[in-house]
Amino acid sequence: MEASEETVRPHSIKRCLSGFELPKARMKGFRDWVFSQILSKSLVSSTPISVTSSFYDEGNQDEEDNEQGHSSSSVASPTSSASDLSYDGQSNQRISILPQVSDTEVFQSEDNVNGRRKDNLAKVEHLQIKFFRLLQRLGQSQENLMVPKVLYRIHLATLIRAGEPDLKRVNISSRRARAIAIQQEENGTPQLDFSCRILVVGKTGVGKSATINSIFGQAKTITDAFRPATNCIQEVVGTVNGLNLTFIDTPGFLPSSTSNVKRNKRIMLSIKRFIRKSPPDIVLYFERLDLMNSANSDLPLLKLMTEVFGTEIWFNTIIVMTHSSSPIPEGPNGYAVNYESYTSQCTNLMQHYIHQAVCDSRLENPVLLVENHPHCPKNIVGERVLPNGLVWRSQLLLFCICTKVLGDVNSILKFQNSVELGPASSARVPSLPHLLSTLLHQRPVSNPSGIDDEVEEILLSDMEEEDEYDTLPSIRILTKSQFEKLSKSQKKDYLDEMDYRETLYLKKQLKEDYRRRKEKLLLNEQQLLNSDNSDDQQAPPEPVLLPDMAVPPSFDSDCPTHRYRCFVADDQWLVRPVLDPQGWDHDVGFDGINLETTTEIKKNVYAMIVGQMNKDKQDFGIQSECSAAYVDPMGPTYSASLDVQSAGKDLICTVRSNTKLRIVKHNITDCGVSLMSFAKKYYVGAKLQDTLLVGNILKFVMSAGLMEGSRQVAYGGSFEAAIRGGDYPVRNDNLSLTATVLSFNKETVLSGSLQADLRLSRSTRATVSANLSSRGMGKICIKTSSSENLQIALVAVFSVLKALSRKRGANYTGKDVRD
Ligand SMILES: Nc1nc2c(ncn2[C@@H]2O[C@H](COP(=O)(O)OP(=O)(O)OP(=O)(O)O)[C@@H](O)[C@H]2O)c(=O)[nH]1
Ligand SMILES: [Mg+2]
Repeated sequence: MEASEETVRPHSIKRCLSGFELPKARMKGFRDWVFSQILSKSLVSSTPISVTSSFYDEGNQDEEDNEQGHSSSSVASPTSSASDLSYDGQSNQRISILPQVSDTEVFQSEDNVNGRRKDNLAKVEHLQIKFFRLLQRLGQSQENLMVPKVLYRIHLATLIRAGEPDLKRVNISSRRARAIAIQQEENGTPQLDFSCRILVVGKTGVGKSATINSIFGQAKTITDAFRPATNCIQEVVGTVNGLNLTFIDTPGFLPSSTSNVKRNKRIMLSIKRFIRKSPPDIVLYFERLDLMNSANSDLPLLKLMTEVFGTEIWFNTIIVMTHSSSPIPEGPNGYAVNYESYTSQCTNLMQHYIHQAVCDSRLENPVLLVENHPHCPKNIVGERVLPNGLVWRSQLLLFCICTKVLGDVNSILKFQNSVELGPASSARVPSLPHLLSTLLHQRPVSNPSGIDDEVEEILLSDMEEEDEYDTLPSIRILTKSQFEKLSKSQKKDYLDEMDYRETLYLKKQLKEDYRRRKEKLLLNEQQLLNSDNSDDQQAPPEPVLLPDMAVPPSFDSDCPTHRYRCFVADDQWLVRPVLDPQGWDHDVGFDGINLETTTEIKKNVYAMIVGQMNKDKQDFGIQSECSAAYVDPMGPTYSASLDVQSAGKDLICTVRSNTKLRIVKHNITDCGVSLMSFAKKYYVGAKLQDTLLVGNILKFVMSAGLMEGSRQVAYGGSFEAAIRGGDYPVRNDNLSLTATVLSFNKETVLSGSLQADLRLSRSTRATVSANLSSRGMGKICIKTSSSENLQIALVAVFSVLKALSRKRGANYTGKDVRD
C-alpha cells in the first residue's frame, strides 16, 4: 500500500476515488445561501453597523449591581475625574464630561425649528455633504479605498429604503452632495458641525492614552511606561481639523488569566454603565503589534467583552495596533519576517479571535496600525509615518468618520437591528426557488467507469472507426533552430499539422483509456464470478500515487507534518485528517476527519460514501453524502442518496432518488425526487429532465420541476441548447443557450443565459458568459487567455483600466468597490 502524507484543509474535500460525482458544491451551496440571505440584509454594514440597543440596554442589571458592590475605587465615576483636569489654553480643546448630541438628534432639532419634517433622503444627503467636507479638511483623497466603499454602502442603503419616485434622486445625490460640499468649504458656511464619541478599550500599557495624545498632538492624558496610568474612566475632548472628538479613555484590562477575570469584568461593567446614557459611535480596541502571536491568546478577554457588552459591540469596533514601528519578531525558523506579511498575519489572527468570540465569521473589522513613539519618522508636515509609508493619524480620523457616517445612515434609515450576530439560528427559512434551481441542476450519479454518459456515447460511436492517428505518415519534429529557419507560411503549416496530430493523439488516448476502464470492469466481474467457484489468486490492486505534501525545508516542531503521518492501509477507504491551522488547539491543529469510499456491493450495485466531520471545543460540523446506485450497462440507472450537512446548530438532511432511462439510443430521461428537512420543516421536490443528443454536436436538455414546503410551491423549468465543436470531448469548444423560468408567489421570472467557450486560435481561448433576467438584472463576463501576443493582453488591460477610470470620474457610487 502507498503511504499518504496528505492532510486536508477544512471545507476543501478533494476527490480521489473516481466513479461518482462528489456533490460538494451543492452541499455547500445551501449553507452559502443561508448566509447570503442574512448578509444581504446588512448591505449597509458589513463592517460598521450602528450598535443596537442591547449594547447599552439595561440587561445584566442585577449582575452589574452585584458587581458594583465589590467594585474598588480604581474605577472612579466620571465626575471625580473632571476636577483633576484643566483647560489647556485653547478654547476648543479641553477635557470635560459634556453630554454629546448625535448628528441624528441635530437633524431632528433643526427640523423642529424649521417647522417641517425633512425626509430621510434629505437627511442622508446632508450627511453625505458633511462627509465630503470632512474629507476635504482631512486632505483625504477620494481615491482612498474607504471612501467609495462608504459611498457605495450609503447608496445601497438609500436605494433599499427609497420609494420608486425617489430612485432618480438617490442616483444623483452623491454627485450633488460633493458639489455642495466643495461650495460650502469654499464659503466656509454653514459651519461644519461634526462630533464623534470614541470609546478606547484594551489591555493596560498597550498605548490607549498615548494614542489619544498623539491624535490631539499634546499630552492630554497621563501615560506611564511602568505601571497602569489610567485609573478611572474619563472623557478627553478636543477638536481636530474641525471635528469635535470625545475620547472615553478607560483603565486597561489585565492579561487574561483566571485571577484577572473578576477585575476585568468589573472594569467592563463600569464602562458599560458609563456609556449607557450617551453611547459611543466608535469603539477602538487596542493591541500591541510587536507582541501579537498565537501563543499570547486574547481570546478569553474578547469573549468576556462579548459577554458583557453583547456581540453588537464588534459592529462598530476598529482594531488599533500600536508599536507598529517597533522591530517585529523573527519568524519561527529564525528568519526576519516581511513587515506586510507580519501585519496581515496579526490582522488575520485578531479577526479570527473576534470571530471565535462572537461565534460568527461574517464580521470584518478594520485594522489600523499606529505608532506613538516620539522618535517615529515624520513627513514634512510633521505627521508620523509608518514603515509602510502610511500616515496613520489621518487614516484613523478617516476610519472614525466613515464608521460614524455609516452608523448615522443606519439609524436614519432604521437598519440597526437588521443583522444578528452569533451562531446560525433556526429561524431561517430556505428559499424555495433556490432549492428548486438546485434540484433542476443536480447531476445524477454518473457511470461507474468514471466517464460521462454523453462522452461515452461519442466514444462508443467512434470506437468502430479505425484510429486516424495510426494511419498518419510519420513526421520529423523540428528543433527550435530548424523551426526558426522556416518561412512564415511554412511555420503556419507546420504548427497546423502539429495541432491536428495533437488532437488525433488525444482522441486516441481517450478511447484507449475508456477501453482500459471497460476491460477492468469486465475483469472485476469475471473475478467475482471466479471467486464464487474457486479461490483463485487475485491480481494485486493497482497502486495509487497520492500527491505529496509540501514539507518545510528544515525541521520545525510547530509544523504538524513532521510529527504526523498517515497511511492508506486499504484502497477501499480513504481516510485523511483535516488540518485547521487556526484551530483552537494550535499544537495539534487536526480537528476533523475526511473519509471517502466507493465500492461495488453486488454486480452492478455501487455504493459511495463521502464525508467530512470537524469537531472542536465549540463547533461540530458534518458534511456527508451516502449514495447507492444500480447501474444496468444496457439500460436504466437507479440511485438513492442521503445527504447530511450541518448549518449552525441545525442539520440539513436530504434524501434523493433518481432514475435515468435510456429507452431510445440518443435520448436520456432523468426523473428525480427529493425530500429535505431543515429546522423541523420539510421540503419536497420533483423533476423531470430529458437530454437529446443529435450526433456528436448538438445537445438539447429540457427540464421541469417543482418544490413544495411551508405551504408554498415554486415551479420552474429550463431549456438548454448546446453546440459542441467537432473535436469534443478532446477540445472543449462549446456554445450553449439556456432559458429558465421560475414561478413563485405569483411572480414569474424569466431568464436567459449564454455560455461560450471558444478556441480562437492555436494559442488563444475566449470564454463568454452572459445572463439577463426579466427583473432587469444581468451580467456579462468575457475572459480571454493567450500564450502569445502579449500586446493583446496589454491592449485589454489598458482598455479595462481606461473604462474604469472614466467610470470612476463620472460616478463613484455606481461601482461595486467590494471586488
Ligand atoms: N514605542 C512605542 N511606545 C508606545 C506606543 N504607544 C504607547 N507607548 C508607550 O507605552 C507606555 C504605555 O502607554 P499608555 O498610553 O499609558 O498605555 P495605556 O494603554 O493607556 O495603559 P493604561 O492606562 O494602563 O490602560 C507609555 O510609556 C507610552 O509612551 C507606541 O506606539 N510605540
Ligand atoms: Mg491609559
